[in-house]
Amino acid sequence: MINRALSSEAAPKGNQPSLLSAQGITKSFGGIRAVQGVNFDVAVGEIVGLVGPNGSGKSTLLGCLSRDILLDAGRIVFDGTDVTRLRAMQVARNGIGRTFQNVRIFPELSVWENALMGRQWKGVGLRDMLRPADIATRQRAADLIELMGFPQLIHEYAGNLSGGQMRLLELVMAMMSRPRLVMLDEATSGVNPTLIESLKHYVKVLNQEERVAFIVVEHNIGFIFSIADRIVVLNDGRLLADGSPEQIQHNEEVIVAYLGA
Ligand SMILES: Nc1ncnc2c1ncn2[C@@H]1O[C@H](COP(=O)(O)OP(=O)(O)OP(=O)(O)O)[C@@H](O)[C@H]1O
Repeated sequence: MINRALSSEAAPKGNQPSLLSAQGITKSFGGIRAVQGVNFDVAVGEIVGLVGPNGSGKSTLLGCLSRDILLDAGRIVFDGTDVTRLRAMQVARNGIGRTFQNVRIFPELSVWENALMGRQWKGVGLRDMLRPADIATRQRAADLIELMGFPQLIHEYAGNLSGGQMRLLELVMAMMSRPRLVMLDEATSGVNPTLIESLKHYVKVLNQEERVAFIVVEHNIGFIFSIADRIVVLNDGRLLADGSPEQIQHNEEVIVAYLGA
């Protein structure tokens, strides 16, 4: 059972061991240098915001880290294992989950069936996916659906959910394999303010209860500043700044390139 309440005593995050370490990540599409030599780290249990102007390379960097995009150069170590050459499914099995800018759920399946589809990230093959899930898996799905606040929609077709509920369901699916790191790509896009608050709460609960680290790619700066322990700013495919929300807020280069006047 996942405790929905936030503890007033969050675990300290300073000096946590490294969970993800990416060095020199580089990716071009034809002549477009989307990401150029970016170094990027996430500590155990850390929430890192990844921001920058449109086209600055955020989604490409995320895709490189989750191995959905083949990188041109660079090295990625996750939890002590070099995952640079692994395929996306293998990386997921190692403990990285993600959601996508364009939600990837199965609209013709129910909320419950979608949650169980999250097992795919644990490397469960198609044949096993068609078999009934074991008790522990069913309990995990029920707990996550309960946590995200829509147990009453458990038998609803996922295609009938609101945009915000779909994004929460995608998070349920990503959490099914008990990842140590989850990447959220534009998770607040098209989501109403109430559900954005819910999303923020659930991310914090999962972070606190299961020590899940998050990389949060966002244009919603208010969301990032209210949730991130650290913020990384990209500009034109390069790392512009990396620091605490306080440092980023007052960084002149970031203000000029991204936060604006
Ligand atoms: N599959 C692709 N083929 C060609 N160019 C691409 C591809 N994906 C991204 N790009 C280009 O790479 C650059 C970085 O794009 P990316 O989507 O990573 O930026 P972003 O910061 O996530 O942007 P946004 O905030 O608008 O989502 C852009 O110039 C984009 O047009």
